[in-house]
Amino acid sequence: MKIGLYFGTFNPIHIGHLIIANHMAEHSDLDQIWFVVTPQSPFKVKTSMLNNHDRLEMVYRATEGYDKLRPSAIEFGLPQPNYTINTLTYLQEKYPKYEFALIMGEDNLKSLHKWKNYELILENHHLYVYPRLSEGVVETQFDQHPKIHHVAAPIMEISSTFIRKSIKKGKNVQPMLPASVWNYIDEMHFYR
Ligand SMILES: Nc1ncnc2c1ncn2[C@@H]1O[C@H](COP(=O)(O)OP(=O)(O)OP(=O)(O)O)[C@@H](O)[C@H]1O
Ligand SMILES: O=C(O)c1ccc[n+]([C@@H]2O[C@H](COP(=O)([O-])O)[C@@H](O)[C@H]2O)c1
Repeated sequence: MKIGLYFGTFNPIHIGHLIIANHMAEHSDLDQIWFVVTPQSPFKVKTSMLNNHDRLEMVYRATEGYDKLRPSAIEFGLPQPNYTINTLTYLQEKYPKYEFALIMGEDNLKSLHKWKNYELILENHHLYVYPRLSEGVVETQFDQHPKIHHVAAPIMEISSTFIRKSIKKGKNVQPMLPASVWNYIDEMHFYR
């Protein structure tokens, strides 16, 4: 079984994430997509970060009803900040029969050379990259790389930051979120 790992803080998960994951599940050879909720991304400062449980709950609600999409709390028990290589090593030991691939936007590919042990990641795992508008360039070492696959998923320019800021200003953000996620945010008074 081929699992595509979609790492993120998901603070909150939004329809951009879901559309990408569903596209990968339906239009690539990946059998399942796991949304790995990251407690602490190595490059990200914690600003208005909800706790792990609440971010996972939103991913759980967003993926309910999608057979191929699953929430994953695997990084909750691993050391922080969460380096992807450590999580991959842990997962591969826990599920030796599964093949784990990474899903990432082109924005993340542009900084992949700064990730811990990125060469080792590429040695052992395939990367499925979807287009995303962003500054910077992809390093030439990643051009035509046999492990890097570009998938023509739709470009969805929505960000969790924009959603959080909009909620704070009292704007309506409902079209950008699955209804069950919006209901949770509203009930819990998050991001206000
Ligand atoms: N609209 C989008 N379309 C495609 N990929 C996205 C979109 N938003 C985020 N991503 C990607 O999804 C992964 C997880 O997203 P994450 O929650 O960490 O980021 P984000 O939505 O950009 O959040 P924030 O605005 O809080 O930085 C990251 O690799 C990010 O690049
Ligand atoms: O392993 C690393 O060195 C590394 C460095 C930066 C980011 N990552 C992973 O990439 C994911 C997306 O990163 P970010 O900062 O765009 O949210 C994040 O959740 C981490 O799992 C991993």
